[in-house]
Amino acid sequence: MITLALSKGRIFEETLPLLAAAGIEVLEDPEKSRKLILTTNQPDLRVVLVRATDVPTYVQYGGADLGVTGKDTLIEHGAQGLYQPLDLCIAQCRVSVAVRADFDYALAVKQGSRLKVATKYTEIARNFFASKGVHVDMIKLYGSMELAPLTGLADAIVDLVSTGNTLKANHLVEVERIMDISSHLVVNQAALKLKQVPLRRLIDVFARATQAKA
Ligand SMILES: Nc1ncnc2c1ncn2[C@@H]1O[C@H](COP(=O)(O)OP(=O)(O)OP(=O)(O)O)[C@@H](O)[C@H]1O
Ligand SMILES: O=P(O)(O)OC[C@H]1O[C@H](OP(=O)(O)OP(=O)(O)O)[C@H](O)[C@@H]1O
Repeated sequence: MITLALSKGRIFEETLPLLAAAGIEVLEDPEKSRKLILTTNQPDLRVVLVRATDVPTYVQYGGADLGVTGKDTLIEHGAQGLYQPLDLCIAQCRVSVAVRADFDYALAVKQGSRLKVATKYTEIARNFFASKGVHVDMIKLYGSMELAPLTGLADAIVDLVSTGNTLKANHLVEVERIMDISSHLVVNQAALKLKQVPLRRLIDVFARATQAKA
């Protein structure tokens, strides 16, 4: 049995067509059922539904043989024990710095001010500001980052941006793009040795579907 870890929402939705291109179908709809283990039309493949931030942990410790996870999550988690064979080019967005429209970010950086930065992505943010030589006080949040500059909790946020609609709706402006993000296939290295044939076959399925989309 091969276990594929996916998270509900955009990763699940955007992974389905890649599997469908090889005739693989998930037989249950996570939006209609509370089940966390989903069967597929392949007797030797099942899907487990986990929190997006837990996908690397499941794969690292063998709770799943492989999974689909954002590069952002992968960087924050660290890649120990994970083989990353493919960029699936799905769930594309970027990690950016955003501030209130009335906050002069360029001046604060130029003056060497200490910045209060709220983010879920502390690893990415720490590395980015260190590379710029900007001193920061990091405030770890788990969601609704946009609220932090609006309430005075932080000067800036580091968050994912796609259309920019969330920033706009909250009167924030993007002042730096840190990196582009997409979702990657991650595979447990031990599983790859023990279940080489079926796992390589599945990696090929993803590779072909990704190439076909490009
Ligand atoms: N607006 C977006 N557009 C495109 N891709 C996105 C967007 N937001 C997030 N992503 C990508 O999709 C991945 C999963 O995001 P999702 O919103 O499903 O989970 P999450 O809420 O970030 O995670 P968790 O529930 O574990 O806190 C992110 O890690 C990122 O790579
Ligand atoms: O630039 P946009 O297209 O507006 O997308 C950016 C938003 O998308 C993500 O949130 P998501 O929609 O995943 O909500 P969640 O973090 O609450 O899951 C991210 O945290 C931003 O808030």
